[in-house]
Formats: sequence, structure tokens, C-alpha cells
Amino acid sequence: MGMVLGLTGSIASGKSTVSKMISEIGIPIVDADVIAKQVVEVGQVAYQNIIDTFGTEILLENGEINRPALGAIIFHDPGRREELNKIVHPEVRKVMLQQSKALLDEGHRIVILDIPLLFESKLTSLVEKTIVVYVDEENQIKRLMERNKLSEEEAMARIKSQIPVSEKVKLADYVIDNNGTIEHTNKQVITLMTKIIGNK
Ligand SMILES: CC(C)(COP(=O)(O)OP(=O)(O)OC[C@H]1O[C@@H](n2cnc3c(N)ncnc32)[C@H](O)[C@@H]1O)[C@@H](O)C(=O)NCCC(=O)NCCS
Ligand SMILES: Nc1ncnc2c1ncn2[C@@H]1O[C@H](COP(=O)(O)OP(=O)(O)OP(=O)(O)O)[C@@H](O)[C@H]1O
Repeated sequence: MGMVLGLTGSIASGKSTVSKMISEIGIPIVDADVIAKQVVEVGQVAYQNIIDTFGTEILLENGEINRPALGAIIFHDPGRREELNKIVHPEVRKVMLQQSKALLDEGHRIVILDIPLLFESKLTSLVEKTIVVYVDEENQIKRLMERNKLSEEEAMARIKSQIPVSEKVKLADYVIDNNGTIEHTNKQVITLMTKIIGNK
């Protein structure tokens, strides 16, 4: 039997960076952010539910969801965020389960589910063990502002819409510290994955 691990962290903590390193070792990754984008494409069930709930104001001229506009609503309003989560998360969960099963059936011994909201959305039942990518808040804000071209205020609103990464560290089975250089992080990833593969 294969093993399913959850990879999480907080916004801009370095999950994508770490998941790329893990896939370079040859371990398959199922990415919740990618799936969350697919399940809201035009014509999907979640797409219609989002329009019914948030109105056509959050659509682009071509009919696709205007992500920055929807983000501006939900990152500032916990009630509205919960409404969106209730629409999107069950769909994401379904697809993640299908994909991870398919990979295990193909014979992969380890599958990683990259889920930004693993703890917030109670998706932990999908995984046996959890890996948290950690950065301190100073690095997190700096990297988030730089990557998404956000003001400090906008960056803080996003950070505050998630469980603090320091809390996630306490819930984790394994922690990767991404405050240092990329090479420092890569070394930890290789050490950890070698240990996990060895224990299997
Ligand atoms: C609000 C939306 C349209 C903004 O889109 P945008 O392209 O700007 O951001 P993107 O999807 O790339 O998400 C970036 C990061 O924001 C954080 N984030 C996204 N959604 C949420 C949420 N509902 N609550 C808290 N943090 C969130 C995550 O850390 C994520 O990695 C989009 O994030 C969305 O549809 N969110 C709801 C689905 C969801 O929870 N996705 C996260 C993975 S399940
Ligand atoms: N060790 C590091 N040193 C410097 N910059 C880094 C490091 N790790 C990641 N970054 C940069 O920080 C930003 C956030 O990293 P990344 O995109 O991997 O985070 P994430 O956790 O996947 O974010 P999100 O949940 O928002 O998708 C990126 O611009 C990335 O290039």
C-alpha cells in the first residue's frame, strides 16, 4: 500500500517551491490550487454556484471568473470566504481523491497532496502524514508583496485569512524551514523524503 502525505504551509511560505523539489525526486504531486482553478472554469458546477452567490459582477467580459475581483471580496470578509469555500472545497476534495487513488493504482508508493488550506478546510482526512513549509511572518510578507505585487495591507489581509503558520507547525508531522536559501531548503527536502521513503 502506498502512502499519501499532505504538503501545506501558508500563503507565500514556499509550498510550490518545495513541491517542485519533491517532484524533481520523482514523487508525484497533486496540486489543490490547480484543481481549485479547474473546478471553477466556465460550465463547471462550481462556476454556476459562484455566479448565483456572488453575482455576475465577478465575471470578466469573456465570462470567466475575475479572480482578483473575487479575491478582493473574500480575503476581506470571513462570511463571504466561507460561502466560496463551501462551493469550491467539496469539488476540490473529490478530484484530489480521484487523482491520488489513480497514482497509487499506477504503483506509486508515495503521493503528495499540495493543499494550501489542508488544516483550515479539514482535508486532513485525505492524508496520513503532514509536512508544513514554514517561514516567519517577516519573510512571508516580504515574499508575498514581491510575488503578487501587493501593498502591505493587502498582503496582511491574505495572511490573516489563514491559520497562522506558527500554529500549523504545531499540527505538522514534519516541518521544512524555508527562511534560508533555496539550497538550504532543498537539502531539508532531500533528507526528509529519503527518510520517508526509507521508512516505507
Ligand atoms: C479567491 C480566488 C478567486 C483568488 O484567486 P487568485 O488567482 O488571486 O489566487 P490563487 O487561487 O492562486 O490562491 C493563492 C493563495 O491564496 C490562498 N487562498 C486561496 N483561497 C483561499 C481561501 N478561501 N481562504 C484562505 N486562503 C486562500 C492560498 O494560500 C492560495 O495558495 C481563489 O483563490 C479561490 O477561488 N479561492 C477559493 C478556493 C480555495 O480555497 N483555493 C485554495 C486551495 S483549495
Ligand atoms: N528560500 C527562499 N528564498 C527566497 N525566496 C523564496 C524562497 N522560497 C520561496 N521564495 C519565493 O517566495 C515566493 C513564495 O514562494 P512559493 O510560491 O513557493 O509559495 P507558496 O507557499 O506556494 O505560495 P501560495 O500558497 O501563495 O501559492 C515566490 O516568489 C518564491 O520565488
